[in-house]
Amino acid sequence: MSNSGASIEVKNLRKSWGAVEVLSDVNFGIEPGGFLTLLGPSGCGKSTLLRLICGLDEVSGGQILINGADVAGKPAAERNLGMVFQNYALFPHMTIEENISYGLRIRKVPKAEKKKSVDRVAELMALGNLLDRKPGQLSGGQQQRVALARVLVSGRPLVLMDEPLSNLDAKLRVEIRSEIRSLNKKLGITIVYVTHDQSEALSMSDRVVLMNAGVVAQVGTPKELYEHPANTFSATFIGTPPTNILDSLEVAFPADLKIAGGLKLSECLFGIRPESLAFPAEDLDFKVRARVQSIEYEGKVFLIHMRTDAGTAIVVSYSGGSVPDEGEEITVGWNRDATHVFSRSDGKATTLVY
Ligand SMILES: Nc1ncnc2c1ncn2[C@@H]1O[C@H](COP(=O)(O)OP(=O)(O)OP(=O)(O)O)[C@@H](O)[C@H]1O
Repeated sequence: MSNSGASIEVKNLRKSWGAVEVLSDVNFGIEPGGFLTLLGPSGCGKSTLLRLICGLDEVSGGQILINGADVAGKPAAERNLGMVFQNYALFPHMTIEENISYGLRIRKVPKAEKKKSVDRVAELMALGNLLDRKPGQLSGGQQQRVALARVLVSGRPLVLMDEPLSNLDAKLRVEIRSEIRSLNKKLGITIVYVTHDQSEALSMSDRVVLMNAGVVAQVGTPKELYEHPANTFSATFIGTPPTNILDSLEVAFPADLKIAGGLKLSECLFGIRPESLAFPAEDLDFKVRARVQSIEYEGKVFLIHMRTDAGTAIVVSYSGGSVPDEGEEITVGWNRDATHVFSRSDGKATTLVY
């Protein structure tokens, strides 16, 4: 099994299908052994990007550097990487042990070494007592574990995964994602992982590439994406419930407020996480009037869905004692340090000047 991952760097990558450009000027990179996630809504180009990296489709422009060497023109077989797809295809007539060791057998790895590798990964993935069974005798989650074990044992320094957990139930998804993460760290393999599930991306990744309509919206650590969204797309895609976006024109804000970069206050939007909104709002810097539409009980908090006088929908994550009534109008507020500021014209983040 590999103990050293490959670095990967994607530079100015483009992909068109006929006249339609589905990826435009994509740039990102990850160090050896890192876990990088391609995250974004359906159709944003994640799978296309993964297929370009593994060599299933040809790039229209740009570079894909694996350990510093451009592989963009090379066939898939020469890229030395492994892939796991959503629909894991195990060989039904082979035992689990034979399935896992398939790649090693093809590469004629000596028997003793093969057994050592299979035993190690089987132990790591809790498959040790299933090695003699056939795939048909395993649950879906166990089968997916075998598919992951097969690619992880293959010794490839780079493994690409396209929504590998999407066929599993919620509990298994959470279990297996922590197994993948710990294998990534234990084996040192570099992983590029595709998902549209932000909680999966935030919990597993060293770096996240957030995509929107074929363009990279933001690249950063999960914390950077959450705490410093680069634009309104990032602010509203990351976080559950998403960041509230309010137009500055409908908000009461401190008279001394200034925006960096010459943007006028009348030209900006404010982004506030639901957990940063509060009431009563007397002592808070920013305020907006809103009417309660509905209230959801979430266990630790209430999600209070409201609509401002100007008609904007907002959500307050509320953990206080007495909950307002549906239909009641109240003033909610927040403080300066919880305020994200974006330009109304292009959605890009800017900062408040204190
Ligand atoms: N072979 C193709 N020919 C033409 N257009 C394609 C082809 N493959 C993908 N596309 C288009 O490229 C865009 C990106 O598709 P892609 O499958 O990469 O998105 P995705 O982010 O992986 O979506 P999902 O999460 O739904 O799988 C889509 O608009 C899709 O219709």
